[in-house]
Amino acid sequence: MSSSRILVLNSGSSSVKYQLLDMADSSRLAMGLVERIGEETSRLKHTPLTGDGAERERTGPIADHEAALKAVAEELAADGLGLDSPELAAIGHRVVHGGLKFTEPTVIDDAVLAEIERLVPVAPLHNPANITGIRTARALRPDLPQVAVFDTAFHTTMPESAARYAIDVATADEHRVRRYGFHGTSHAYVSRATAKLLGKAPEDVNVIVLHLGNGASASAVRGGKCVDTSMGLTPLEGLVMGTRSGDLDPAVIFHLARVGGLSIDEIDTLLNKKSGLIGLCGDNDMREIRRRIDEGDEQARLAFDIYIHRLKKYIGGYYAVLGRVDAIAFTAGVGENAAPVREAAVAGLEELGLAVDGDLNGVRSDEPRLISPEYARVKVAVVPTDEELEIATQTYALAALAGKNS
Ligand SMILES: Nc1ncnc2c1ncn2[C@@H]1O[C@H](COP(=O)(O)OP(=O)(O)O)[C@@H](O)[C@H]1O
Ligand SMILES: CC(=O)OP(=O)(O)O
Ligand SMILES: [Mg+2]
Repeated sequence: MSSSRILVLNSGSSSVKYQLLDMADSSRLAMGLVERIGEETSRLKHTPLTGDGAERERTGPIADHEAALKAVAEELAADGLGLDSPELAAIGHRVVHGGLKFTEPTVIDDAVLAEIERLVPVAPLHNPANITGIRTARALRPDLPQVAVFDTAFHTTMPESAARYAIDVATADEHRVRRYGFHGTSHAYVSRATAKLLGKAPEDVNVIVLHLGNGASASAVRGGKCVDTSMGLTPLEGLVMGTRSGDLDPAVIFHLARVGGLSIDEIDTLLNKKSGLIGLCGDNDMREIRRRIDEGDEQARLAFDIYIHRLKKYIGGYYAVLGRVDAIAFTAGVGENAAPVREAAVAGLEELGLAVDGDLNGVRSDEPRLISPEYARVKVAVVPTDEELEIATQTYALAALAGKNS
């Protein structure tokens, strides 16, 4: 394989994030985002990173993921980086749900695609978009290896005691109801980067990773392997998120159906899209919530407090699961940028050896860094995640192998 370029596609329910990387030196050639797919106000933002090309924007309706990918292909072609380029070695796809079968990145053939389709009922917001991304990319470049990198893969090391729900075993097994966990590419990347920051090998380090984006999840990583994570059968369980409720008493669902008269689909939409921060205060962007708090807005304050309370419960819980914790790592949009979230999440945990230094916490940087004071027994770190680089790295390795074997 002489070519070394990898296109990474991260298709979300209403968005596509993409990056073109050259794995010869892990440099980025272009990146972008298509948002609000299926709405009248779709937007494509394309950033060429070679030469002096400026950022470009397209607005107006983009009907579906297929149209979105075709628009992305056009933007790349306009920079001389089109999908028809012989330099392109492979396309890497983030696939959210890989069930139990996929524990490693996988070259996509018809059987793999069929298995990803079979998992749609347990990732209804995510897998359909991933599938369209794969189909469209395959149609554009049928000759290239297409690689799936699964959000669930890193979590397949969870012991049964963490992965099983306490429900009837036969029913659970029949319907494959268990905890799978998500954001695994990020948890794997960040736990490794945290070990590096501490100057240790991943095998020697226990880390709690807090991936706080729009979707949010925590994981307990012992010696480089995931032993527990907060998302479950679907990405709805666990932390309070931008629009998802996270943990609740399952009887809330029966109550809303029987007493509230809501349909199952309405409850699904309520918990996935109208809950979490947006449900609590009408905003899901932590910047806006902090701004409102600074103006004395009580509703925003309560939403923030509920978010932090849940986060603290997971920090404490995973501390107990791991027994010894070397570091806590904050990552993703909120974790990397929101100093008040980091400060509040760790406040009062000095007895556990945890503390945040106010000055270090206030520093803005794109580099992995420690924000705990020298004396803290457990280090607190901010470690920017890079799911696209991780997907590209894994895709490139697998494509090279596939090339050798063909
Ligand atoms: N400067 C910032 N301060 C506080 N929060 C931020 C900042 N920048 C981004 N965020 C938060 O990060 C979120 C997006 O995180 P991201 O990891 O990109 O999410 P996703 O990949 O799930 O779309 C935004 O909704 C916002 O709440
Ligand atoms: C699995 C998941 O929640 O992904 P995202 O954060 O991209 O929505
Ligand atoms: Mg994300």
